[in-house]
Amino acid sequence: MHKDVSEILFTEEQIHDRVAEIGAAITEDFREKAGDDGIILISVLRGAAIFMADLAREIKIPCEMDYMAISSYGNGVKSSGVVRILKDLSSHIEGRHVVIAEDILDSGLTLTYLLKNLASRNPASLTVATLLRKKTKVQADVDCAYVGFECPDQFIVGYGLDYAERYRNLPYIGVLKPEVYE
Ligand SMILES: O=P(O)(O)OC[C@H]1O[C@H](OP(=O)(O)OP(=O)(O)O)[C@H](O)[C@@H]1O
Ligand SMILES: Nc1nc2[nH]cnc2c(=O)[nH]1
Ligand SMILES: [Mg+2]
Repeated sequence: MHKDVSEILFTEEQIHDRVAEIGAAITEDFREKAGDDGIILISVLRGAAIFMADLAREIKIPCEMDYMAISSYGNGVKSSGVVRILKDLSSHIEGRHVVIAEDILDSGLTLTYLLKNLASRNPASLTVATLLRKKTKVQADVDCAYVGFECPDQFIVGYGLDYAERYRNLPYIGVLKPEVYE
């Protein structure tokens, strides 16, 4: 285990198995609805890149991939409260079935912003798959069709999740020791 991590919440194997289940559920739920066009999987960079890469390989219907970069945390452990688009989609999503792959729902600010932004482009449907959902005191009400794991209200890292751009490459998800950021 990395010296800056106090506890592993989800192991590489647990993550793999859960991502496979979510991929199978998306496959079944969209097989008929999306038909030959399939779905567009949208990853919220940078945190969700690893989740999306693994999830896409568990989806067995036609699946395009596109990326949007959004940031609100900067280099800290608290949301700045201001969500910024750093990179927009390359594809048009009007009339398409869109599945957003997000790594974590914390305050909900990022997904609330993203859902509003993407809904204005008139997709056929807009669905959220989040690997992690944190139970916080203040959380925007975001409807997530697929949730990998519920997690505690601690700052977590690994499997795409960073602190100051580090730890994204850890294969597991764990709690960052508070002394690292205090
Ligand atoms: O529900 P919220 O409180 O809005 O937090 C969730 C968001 O925060 C993180 O992104 P971050 O802004 O750190 O950018 P990153 O993905 O580049 O790390 C994470 O990847 C989610 O997108
Ligand atoms: N790395 C990381 N990013 C986040 N963004 C929102 N919550 C978190 C968290 O707990 N860890
Ligand atoms: Mg971050």
